[in-house]
Amino acid sequence: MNAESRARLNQTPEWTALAAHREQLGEVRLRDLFAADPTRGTAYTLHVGDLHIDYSKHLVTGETLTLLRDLAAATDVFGLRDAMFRGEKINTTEDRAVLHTALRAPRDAVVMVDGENVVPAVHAVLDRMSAFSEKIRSGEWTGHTGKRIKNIVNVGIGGSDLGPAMAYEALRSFTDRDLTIRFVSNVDGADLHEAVRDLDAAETLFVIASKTFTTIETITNATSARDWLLTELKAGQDAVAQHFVALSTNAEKVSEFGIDTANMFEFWDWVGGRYSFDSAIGLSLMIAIGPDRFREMLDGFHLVDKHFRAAPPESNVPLLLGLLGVWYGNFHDAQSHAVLPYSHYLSKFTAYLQQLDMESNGKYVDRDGQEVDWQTGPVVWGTPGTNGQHAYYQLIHQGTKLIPADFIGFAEPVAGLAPGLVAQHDLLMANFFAQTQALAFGKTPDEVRAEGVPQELVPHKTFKGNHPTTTILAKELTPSVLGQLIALYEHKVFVQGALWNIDSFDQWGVELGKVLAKRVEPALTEGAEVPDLDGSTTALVAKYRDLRGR
Ligand SMILES: O=P(O)(O)OC[C@H]1O[C@H](O)[C@H](O)[C@@H](O)[C@@H]1O
Repeated sequence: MNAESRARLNQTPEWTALAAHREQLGEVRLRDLFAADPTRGTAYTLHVGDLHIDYSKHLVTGETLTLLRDLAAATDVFGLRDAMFRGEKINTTEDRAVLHTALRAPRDAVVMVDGENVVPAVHAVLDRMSAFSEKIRSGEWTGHTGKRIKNIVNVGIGGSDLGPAMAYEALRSFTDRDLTIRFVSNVDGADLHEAVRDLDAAETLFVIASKTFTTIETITNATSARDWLLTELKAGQDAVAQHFVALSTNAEKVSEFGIDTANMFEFWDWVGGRYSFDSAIGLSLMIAIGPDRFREMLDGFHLVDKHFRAAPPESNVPLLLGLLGVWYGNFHDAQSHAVLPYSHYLSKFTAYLQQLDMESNGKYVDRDGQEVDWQTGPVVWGTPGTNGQHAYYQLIHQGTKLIPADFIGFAEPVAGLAPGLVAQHDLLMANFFAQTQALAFGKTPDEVRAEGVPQELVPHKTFKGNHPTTTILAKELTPSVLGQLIALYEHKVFVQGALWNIDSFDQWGVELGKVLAKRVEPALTEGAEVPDLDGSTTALVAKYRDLRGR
């Protein structure tokens, strides 16, 4: 769509109507909204798959939601959604289709890209991954010396690390405890060092995950891993085949590196890096949880895909979550969004979402290359909630910033806990419910005074409340539920990018730093000429060389 055919977002009547509505609502109080509508706690809920979504504690009325949906209609969010599912090249700056949804399509589905149905190829790779995973899990695949593989080290970064690393943590209770699974991403040599120092090379498989197979951090770590392996095994290049597999779109680079393409699991350029962990990039996870559970996870993704595609606007959960983010970011000047899981197993979930959301929607120009004059993606942050309560929740409760937050919790503890630990689950969840209650309704000065608090402390002990939250509750954290959760956030991010008219599927903003690192690196070596850097960087490089005695 070009600039002429689409009005500037903030000049549309729908945007103006929302701005006027925001003025008119003023400082709407959640206490008042609940008092006015006793059914709000059940009426403002939606379901998708196993997920129960409560959005009653948001600073919205029925009219707000209608106006937000009008904005989504005016910006044709669903039109772009349909184009994505049809395989159109909606990633315009890279001229690519965006089809992570095809990765979890059932075997008999048809998804066309450039005149070809891609679903058979997706399932062919899944079948190869399954067969390979089973060989590792059963011990049929052995290392160069004939020993069974017991350790898997995934080497990748960004989308080739965060997804599988997060999902491995999330589904730890479903993993095969006999296998050690580690993730190496940082080019800091300490990462690989710590990952392999207690491993027997003869029992170790390296999974080199890189869509492009050119990412400097990954190729450097993979090269060091190969050196470590060959040194430890006192073996030659022929040992590589049993100890290295590649996950990539780039067969040429894989074979240049020395990995037999027979040991490569393929995916395609219509899978974005941050949308890739249900592709071959999930191999380490599949080895850990087994192919059946991996497929259950894909079915969970697919369930939410179908919902996003078919549910009407009033009950479409990704649409709702996307629009709530727009409401706060664009009409309340909220800068950030907290995601606070009440599950130890989701400890890496927010880090994963940071790439998904911030790399997708951290854009300052629209699809036509024009600078936007509205806010785009929020700063996404958070850690498991209970730990956060004793650290940064103070600022959410009593600070000066508006921080909308998602609370994610589960009715059941994971299987396998000792009875005493199972009993702790209610305490965890009591905190989960209490926090959103405290955030929404706070504590008035009168309530504080009624407790006999001296007047000078009353302001300190007052909670203004009115901090908006979404509660996402499910029975338990299963592979399917994890897939559902991730697809929900993927599509939420999609909704926002579509509405803001930005390309959520490129990431040009990561390139400049890579180019400059290449230029700076030679200057760090002893005796090297310092190239033409800016004043600050030249001084810092000189200081670095001085500290290192170069
Ligand atoms: O999978 P790779 O090609 O190695 O890319 C790894 C990551 O690096 C890039 O710089 C991008 O910012 C990410 O989107 C990507 O996931």
